[in-house]
Amino acid sequence: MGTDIRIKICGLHTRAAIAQAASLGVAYIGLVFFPKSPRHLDIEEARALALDTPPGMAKVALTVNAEDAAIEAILNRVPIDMLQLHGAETPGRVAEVRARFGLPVMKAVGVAGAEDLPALDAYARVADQILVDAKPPKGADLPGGNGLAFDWQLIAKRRWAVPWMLAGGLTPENVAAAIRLTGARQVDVSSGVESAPGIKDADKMARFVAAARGETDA
Ligand SMILES: O=C(O)c1ccccc1N[C@@H]1O[C@H](COP(=O)(O)O)[C@@H](O)[C@H]1O
Repeated sequence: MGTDIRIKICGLHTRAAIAQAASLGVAYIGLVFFPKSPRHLDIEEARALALDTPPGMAKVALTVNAEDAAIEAILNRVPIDMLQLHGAETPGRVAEVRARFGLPVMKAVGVAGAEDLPALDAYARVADQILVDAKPPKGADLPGGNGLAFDWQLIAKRRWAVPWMLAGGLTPENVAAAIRLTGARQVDVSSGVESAPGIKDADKMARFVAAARGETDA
């Protein structure tokens, strides 16, 4: 562990939460463009937040099965550093988005069992990063952001040819164990640092970052 762990906090939608993320030394912030999510931002809200974001944190746009026109509409107004594709985008679609928009693409891949692992290899061949997340429950409204963890043992010490991030049900209480077990060098959290869906909690954010860096006893 240590301060070289790179942390992404997703679903931020206030200036205060973004300022706190910056003061904690978070590496990435996620802006959610998915109307069913309690963390959804419209384009003008996202623009205002992104323009106000202190330098040094990568601004990641999270979309779900978005068409080119929807991605273009975001990028025309919001200064974005990376695209996070969190739907059922195929490897071909990931390659297409990457080529068309000229931004690094992180593809989220849901894991519930060993049968899901080959997809990680397939996406690692076309994406700039992969995000290893829990597979959502059948019929869930959201393909991510459900606060659900998967069995980390499935990917313990696995490596891919591109950088990867661990996500899914991480909290201040479990992130240190998740890092120890999987060897992740990057972690992503959304609901685990909230007091209610979509409401980020300053104390949980601070405790999450400290725990991920191994600064607490967890
Ligand atoms: O956060 C959301 O609302 C969201 C909506 C649609 C797709 C993904 C979403 N969040 C991503 O899900 C994972 C895990 O979140 P959690 O920590 O389990 O709540 C994370 O990568 C978020 O970026």
